[in-house]
Amino acid sequence: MPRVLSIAGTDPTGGAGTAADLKSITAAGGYGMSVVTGLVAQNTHGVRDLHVPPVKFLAAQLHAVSSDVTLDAVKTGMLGTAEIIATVAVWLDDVRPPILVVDPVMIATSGDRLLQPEAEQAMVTFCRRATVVTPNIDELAVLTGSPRAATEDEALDQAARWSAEMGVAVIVKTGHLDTLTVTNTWLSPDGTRIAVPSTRVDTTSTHGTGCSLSSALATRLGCGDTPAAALAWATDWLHESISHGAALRVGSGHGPVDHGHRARRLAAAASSAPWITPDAVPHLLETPADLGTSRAGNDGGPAPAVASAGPWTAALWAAGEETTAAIADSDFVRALVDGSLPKHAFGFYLTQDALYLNGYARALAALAARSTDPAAQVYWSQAATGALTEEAELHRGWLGRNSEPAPTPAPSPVTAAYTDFLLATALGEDRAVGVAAVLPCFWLYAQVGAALPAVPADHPYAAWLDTYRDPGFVTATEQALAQLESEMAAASPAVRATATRAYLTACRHELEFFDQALRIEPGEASAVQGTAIGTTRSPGSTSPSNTAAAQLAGSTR
Ligand SMILES: Nc1ncnc2c1ncn2[C@@H]1O[C@H](COP(=O)(O)OP(=O)(O)O)[C@@H](O)[C@H]1O
Ligand SMILES: Cc1ncc(COP(=O)(O)OP(=O)(O)O)c(N)n1
Repeated sequence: MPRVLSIAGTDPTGGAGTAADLKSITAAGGYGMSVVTGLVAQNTHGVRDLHVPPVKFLAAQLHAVSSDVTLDAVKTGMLGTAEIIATVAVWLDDVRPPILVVDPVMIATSGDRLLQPEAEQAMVTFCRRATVVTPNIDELAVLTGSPRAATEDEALDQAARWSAEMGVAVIVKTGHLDTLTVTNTWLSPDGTRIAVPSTRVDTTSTHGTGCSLSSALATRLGCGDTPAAALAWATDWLHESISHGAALRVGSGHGPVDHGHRARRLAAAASSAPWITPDAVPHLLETPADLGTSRAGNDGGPAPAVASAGPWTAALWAAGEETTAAIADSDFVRALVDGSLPKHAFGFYLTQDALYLNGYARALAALAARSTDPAAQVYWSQAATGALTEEAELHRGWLGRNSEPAPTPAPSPVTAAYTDFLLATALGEDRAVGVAAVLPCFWLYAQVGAALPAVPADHPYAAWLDTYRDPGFVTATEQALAQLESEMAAASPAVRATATRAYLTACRHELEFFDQALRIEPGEASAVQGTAIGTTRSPGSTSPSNTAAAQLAGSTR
């Protein structure tokens, strides 16, 4: 765990300055410390007052830390005056931390000055010590002595010239430009560029984004990440934090980002609480109404895009509506739709999808073997073949894109738990229970597909999203629903209850399956995947999307 020091000003509302830095360092996996340069009376509307303690006291704070603690990374934020810059510079030249990220804070989004104009030149010289400097568009103009860049290309040109002249890496951030994509580009003095694009979040919760990005970056670099990995991590994490900032309801101006969102999401995913409580389903189900009365019922939940096949499947839909809604509202689906899903997460999802399809095909084949009705035998056999065809297409695409043979990917715990559950249920339980277990893959996937908006052709996952809309998949889902409806009608009350539990369990596995892609680090993902290619997890359709593969291959991430 890197020991990371922030040297910055305060924000009593916790959105910017040292408070944001400490939250960001913690979120990025570091031990955070802070030395205060100035006390700022500010809130989400702007700065009201600024108190700068004597620099002697600043030096005392700096030496108190460095005489006791080894520093793996330092980030500087608001320095305020030339005297403060000089004091920090002398200390840095003595301590020489291995990583120094300089956020050359000059003017807050509110328009308030956080660096005296006469200190701007001192800030330029100070930047020479940095591993990397993270100016916003306005700060870049001041540092480079240029007019404010109107486009990303102009900003990149300014930064490239300055970086080469100063011998210092710089990140060009396009948050302040009027662009749909916000890109953070790391430029090294030798001209190397690493661009990390993300979609722009339509929000006013952007207070302290620069502080947060630079602190997270310092921490990841302090962890030993490469510049590319550190910048990708910080950008993705910040995107999630910005997306959920408004829900914090902090202040009525430019609110803070939710630094802790990712940590809470991962903690929730790690909970070992049972998915289905003992009282969720009665032990005996005589009629569909028995299920409806024990659950909230379908009052206000999402309607099924593919209609239920009768009262039993309607009751099951109602019982599972909470999970169905959670999938539609999941960060994964949102990110897939708005295009912000990181490429490593998408690639990991596809790899796990292929592994899943193989297990799913075996469960479908088991149902075919256990069916006695010829129509059911044909249906389950064809569904199994469809799933295997999809898997084969996925591997063909993969091998076609790589000269080296792809490594055999390993199933994630989530994928293994889902496929093991499906196989055990399809082979070991009553047939109706097996049919209930395989249904959510059809039904919930069709649900996601029906809710997808039209996306522009240059959307990174446009072709992939098209695969969700396959009409053949809707037909396959209707048939699976008809199978389950008749199985439930013919089953005993006890088997119906077990089938209901299996259906609800599979719904939850679906949610986990989607969500798992946002729980993987880029390095972990690349260990189990090659070049990401497109396919679909729809067992009845046969349209793997190599266009999606081409689009992905062309994207910068
Ligand atoms: N509306 C937004 N949507 C997505 N990301 C954003 C948005 N605003 C800011 N960011 C992220 O925060 C980073 C810093 O924000 P920016 O506004 O450019 O700098 P500063 O906060 O220093 O003025 C950006 O590089 C980007 O990663
Ligand atoms: C104490 C303090 N430091 C820095 C800022 C400016 O924060 P920044 O991350 O650059 O983002 P905006 O809040 O300007 O969007 C600050 N306000 N206070």
